[in-house]
Amino acid sequence: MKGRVIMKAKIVYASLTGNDEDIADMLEEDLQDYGFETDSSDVSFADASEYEDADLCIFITYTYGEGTMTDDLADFYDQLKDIDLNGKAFAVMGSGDKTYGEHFCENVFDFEKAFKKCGAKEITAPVTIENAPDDDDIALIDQAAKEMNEKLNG
Ligand SMILES: Cc1cc2nc3c(=O)[nH]c(=O)nc-3n(C[C@H](O)[C@H](O)[C@H](O)COP(=O)(O)O)c2cc1C
Repeated sequence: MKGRVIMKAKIVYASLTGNDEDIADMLEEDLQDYGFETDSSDVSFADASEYEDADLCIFITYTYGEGTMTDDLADFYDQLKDIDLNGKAFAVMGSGDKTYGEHFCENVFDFEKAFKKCGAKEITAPVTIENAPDDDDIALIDQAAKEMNEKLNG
């Protein structure tokens, strides 16, 4: 069998009540099934420079307080400003609550913009989920992983 390059996916997630951690776990499992080498960290213990070793950079986040970033998110957001992710793929996902109207999943979109500024190329559309992922949301996560696989390993 020809040696295939193993793609590395780095997942960073921000989760206080577990919804985004669940999303991160599901996506990580999917990517492992597709042969990615994965590494997943809670944002409080991660440094944005860890994306420099990855082919695929993933950020999964809550949104609290009408889009105002928690300290953990703001620190990571600032770190991203100093990182060059040219040549890498990125994807963002997250859980929010539609009762927050225009602020629904606002931090997901904040980070989408931040990754673009780092030079990374968006590989899948943002997946936004209402609170805990249900079966339809799980299908969206699976579909995103499938697209990531097709684009990077296909
Ligand atoms: C005080 C408070 C403020 C919130 N503000 C927002 C918000 O501005 N936008 C949003 O989409 N969701 C908001 N949410 C909903 C959470 O983002 C949502 O419950 C999410 O699933 C939490 O993710 P986690 O379980 O990973 O912490 C808020 C929830 C709480 C308790």
